Amino acid sequence: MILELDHVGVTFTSGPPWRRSRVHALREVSLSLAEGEILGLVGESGSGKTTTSMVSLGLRRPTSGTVLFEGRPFPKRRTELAGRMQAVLQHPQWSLNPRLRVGQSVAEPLAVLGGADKAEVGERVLATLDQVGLEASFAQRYPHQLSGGQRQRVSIARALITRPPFVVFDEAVSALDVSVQAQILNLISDLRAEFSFAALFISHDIGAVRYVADRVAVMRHGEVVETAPSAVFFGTPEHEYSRRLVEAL
Ligand SMILES: Nc1ncnc2c1ncn2[C@@H]1O[C@H](COP(=O)(O)OP(=O)(O)OP(=O)(O)O)[C@@H](O)[C@H]1O
Repeated sequence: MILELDHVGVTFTSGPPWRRSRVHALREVSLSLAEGEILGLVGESGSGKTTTSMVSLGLRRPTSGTVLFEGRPFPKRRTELAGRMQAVLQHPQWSLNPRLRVGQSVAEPLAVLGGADKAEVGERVLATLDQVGLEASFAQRYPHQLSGGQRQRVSIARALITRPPFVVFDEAVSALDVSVQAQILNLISDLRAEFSFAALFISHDIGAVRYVADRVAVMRHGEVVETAPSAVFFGTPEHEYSRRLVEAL
């Protein structure tokens, strides 16, 4: 297993001690992700999808339960994970520095990893841009010179340049026009076939999840209410809430 969440709970506490409020963002969430598998995570706003992704990336420590990445707890030093997990977010501008040329942004994760000389890095950048359908000249451009779809292709190139075994796509197509969404979903499917990374594909759009995921997990109020292979889920969802989601599709 690439990732295992076992009875994970996350509680946020806010306010002063005399008026403490607690939000149980996750309750007893158990999920596992096999090598090369795409798990679609669906659920309405506030159901706990992003918190699940943060916990899965080791960016938030659970209040209870355990998380194993590649069979081990997260290392104390994050640098040990460099290049092994990446995230593609809803708005590419969240991961792309507007002052850096595309080529520099895409190269960055490789630079963090170290070990490659400048020429190698340059080659890898162009090869990766090509894999996401962008020609070499894009390396010289700035994010503001690109369309939304092109920017998301750049984010994907940046995420994949180190060949991570695990990628989180958090609402990665939600901000795009419908026709562009289809192109990016196709791209994600093709790239997974080529590089066989495992992914957590988070979306409130169950249609998008159907398109790319091997398995689906449905979240509601911080809990996973159903997990099933896509073929089973979209045929005969078990949980009442899942049935409503699928019927709405
Ligand atoms: N940093 C935080 N402090 C307090 N509460 C939080 C924090 N982050 C999330 N929450 C709460 O935890 C719950 C789950 O939020 P989360 O962002 O994981 O849901 P989500 O399914 O990703 O929703 P969305 O699609 O709107 O992003 C929500 O009730 C949210 O308000």
